[in-house]
Amino acid sequence: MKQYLLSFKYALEGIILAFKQERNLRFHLFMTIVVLIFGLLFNLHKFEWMILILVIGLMITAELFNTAIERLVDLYTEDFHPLAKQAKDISAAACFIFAICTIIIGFMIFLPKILS
Ligand SMILES: Nc1ncnc2c1ncn2[C@@H]1O[C@H](COP(=O)(O)OP(=O)(O)OP(=O)(O)O)[C@@H](O)[C@H]1O
Repeated sequence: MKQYLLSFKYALEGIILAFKQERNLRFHLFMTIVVLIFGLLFNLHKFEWMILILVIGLMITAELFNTAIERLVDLYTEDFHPLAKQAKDISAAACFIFAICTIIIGFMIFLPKILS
């Protein structure tokens, strides 16, 4: 039981650290609050809430993995290395692709409600 609590504590420390250090994560947190307020205002259906929660969770998860990869690369080398660049840029690309999907899903859910 103690081991589970410790794992939870370390995960929480990781979340706090990442949000303190990463501007992108703070932006996602801000957008999450905005989207949740819009969701409440537009009285979303259960299925729409499920999609939104999934998308928000995956977006933040992708950013956390991206941050972890950046730290690992920096731990390995602070000098310029083409593979370090590739690792960071490909990791950032994964977040970028998912951010585009998130925006499209956001529009698909909210645009018809805003227009009607
Ligand atoms: N050791 C390195 N060798 C080669 N290129 C690197 C190295 N470290 C960072 N870069 C490249 O420099 C650019 C800036 O990277 P940096 O680590 O500052 O983070 P970032 O991409 O601005 O992301 P964030 O804003 O989340 O910190 C990126 O294109 C990255 O691939």
